[in-house]
Amino acid sequence: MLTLGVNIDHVATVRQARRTVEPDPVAAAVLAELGGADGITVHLREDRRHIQDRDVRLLRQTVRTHLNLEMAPTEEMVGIALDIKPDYVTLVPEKREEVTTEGGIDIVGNLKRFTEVVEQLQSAGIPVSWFIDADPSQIEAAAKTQAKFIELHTGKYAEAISETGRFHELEFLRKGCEIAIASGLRVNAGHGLTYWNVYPVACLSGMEELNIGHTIISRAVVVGLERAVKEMKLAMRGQL
Ligand SMILES: CC(=O)[C@@H](O)[C@H](O)COP(=O)(O)O
Ligand SMILES: NCC(=O)COP(=O)(O)O
Repeated sequence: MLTLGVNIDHVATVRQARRTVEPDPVAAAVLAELGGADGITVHLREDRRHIQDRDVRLLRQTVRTHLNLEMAPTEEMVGIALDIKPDYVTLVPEKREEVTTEGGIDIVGNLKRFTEVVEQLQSAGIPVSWFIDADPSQIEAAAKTQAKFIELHTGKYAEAISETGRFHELEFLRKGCEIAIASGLRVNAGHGLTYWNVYPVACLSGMEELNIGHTIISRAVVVGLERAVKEMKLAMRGQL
C-alpha cells in the first residue's frame, strides 16, 4: 500500500524566522500523524536552517509511525544517525547556497565512500535510501552500495508540469522505478510534489512511499495540518 511521509521541515522554517520556540515541529508531527501521515520526514541540514538537532531527538521519542531522517552522507550526520537511530535515513546532496535540494546525489562519482556509509548505517540496523535522479547509472550504483531503497527526485517532473503543463518527465520516473525494482531496490519518491501533480506518481507500479512537505505545510497554513494531510492522502488516491 502506498504510504505518505510528511516532511515537516518548513514548520521549522517559520520558527527559525524569529529564532523562537514556535511553531514546534514536534507538535506538528503529532497533528500530521492524526491526519493520517504514515511517516514523518525531516531534513537535518548541515547549516541547521530549519530542523534542529533538538527536533530530531524529540521526534525519535514521540513519532508513532516512522521517522525518516534526511541528511548529507557526512561523518557528522552519520554520527548523529547512529546515535538517534531513525527508522530509516535518506542520503541527500547539500549545497550551502541552495534554496532547496537541487537534484539527486551523485553515487557514481563517490561509490567507494558511499558504500562505506551504507555499511556503517545498515550494520547498525538503519536502512538507507538514496535520493537520486531517475538516472539508470545512479540507480545501478545505488544497488551496488547495498542500500535498501532509493527515493526518486521528482523535482524535474514537477517543474515540467508547472512550466509547460506537460507530464513527459513521468516516463523517466516510470522507467527508473522499473530498473530499481529489477535491481532489488525498494522505491520511494519526493520533492516538489503537490495536490495537483501527485496522482500520476502515486500510480507508478512498485512505488512505496511519497515524501511530501512544502505543499502540505503551505496548505496547512490556511486550513490546518490535520486537514492538509487528510487531503493529500485523498489526492494520492485520485479522490481529491
Ligand atoms: C530531499 C528533498 O527533496 C527535501 O526533502 C529536502 O528536505 C529539501 O530541502 P528543504 O526542506 O530545505 O527545502
Ligand atoms: N524528499 C522530499 C521531501 O521530503 C519533501 O520535499 P518537498 O515536498 O518539500 O519538496
